Amino acid sequence: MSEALTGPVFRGRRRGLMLVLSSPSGAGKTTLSKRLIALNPDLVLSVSATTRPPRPGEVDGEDYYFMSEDAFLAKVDEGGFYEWAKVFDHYYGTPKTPVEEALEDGRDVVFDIDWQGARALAEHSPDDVVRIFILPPSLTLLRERLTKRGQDTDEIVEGRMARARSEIAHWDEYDYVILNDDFSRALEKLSEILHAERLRRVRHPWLEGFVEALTGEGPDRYDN
Ligand SMILES: Nc1ncnc2c1ncn2[C@@H]1O[C@H](COP(=O)(O)OP(=O)(O)OP(=O)(O)O)[C@@H](O)[C@H]1O
Ligand SMILES: Nc1nc2c(ncn2[C@@H]2O[C@H](COP(=O)(O)O)[C@@H](O)[C@H]2O)c(=O)[nH]1
Repeated sequence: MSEALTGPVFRGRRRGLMLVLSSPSGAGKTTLSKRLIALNPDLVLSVSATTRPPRPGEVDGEDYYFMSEDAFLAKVDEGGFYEWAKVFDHYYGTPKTPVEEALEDGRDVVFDIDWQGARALAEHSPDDVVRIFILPPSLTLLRERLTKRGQDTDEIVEGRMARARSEIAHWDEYDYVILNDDFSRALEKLSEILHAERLRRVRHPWLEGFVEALTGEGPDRYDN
C-alpha cells in the first residue's frame, strides 16, 4: 500500500472530522453510512475509486469511480489518492482532492474503507480520524446478508466469507465498535458517536480565543 497523506487539516475555527467505517464485507457499513448521511445532509461521503466491476445498480461517481487498472495505477503515481489498498483482488483508493476540499470547507467526511485504509488515515491524521468497526451478529447472518444482497456470485460471496475472520481480527484498532444486529439501533449508536465526536474540544479551536476573551486576556468580544 502507498499513500500520500497530508497532516491534520485546520479550517479556521472548526476542525472537520473523518468518520471511518470498516467491517467484514456484508456487515452493513455501506447501508449505515448512507442512512447516516440521509439524516445528516451536511456530511460528505468519500466516493472511492475501484478497479472492480460495478454491481447491478451501482452508479459511476455515486457508489464508486470505476476505473481500469492502468488508470488506477496512473493515479497512484500522480499521488492522487489519500490512501489505497488491494482488497479482494481489486484496487480501491480514496481520491485526495474531494476529501481535502470538503475538510478545508469545514465539512465532516464519511469513509467506507477497509482496515488498511483506516490504519493509513489514522496514522497520518490522528486528531481528525474517528474509527468505527461494524460487527455482524454472527458469521451465519453475515453470509445470509451477502447472499440476500443478491449482487455477487456464490464464488465472490465465498471469497468474502473467507476473508471475514481476518478483517474482524482488526476490530481492536478502532475507537468504537457497533454490533449491527438491529439496524435502527446500530444507526442510533452511529449518530450518537458522530454527535459526541463533533463536540470534542480539539475540533473547536475557536474556544481558545473565546476563553481568552472570557477571562480578560484577549479582545472583549469573540464571535464564533
Ligand atoms: N442490521 C441489519 N439487519 C439485516 N440486514 C442488514 C442489516 N444491515 C445491513 N443489512 C443488509 O445486509 C446487506 C449488506 O449490507 P452492506 O452492503 O451495507 O454491507 P457492507 O458492509 O457495506 O458490505 P461491502 O463491504 O461488501 O460493501 C445489505 O443487503 C443490507 O441491506
Ligand atoms: N482501503 C480502502 N478500502 C476500500 C475503499 N473503498 C472501499 N473499500 C473497501 O473494500 C471492500 C470491498 O468493497 P465492495 O464495495 O467491493 O464490497 C470493503 O471492505 C470496502 O470498505 C478505499 O477507498 N480504500
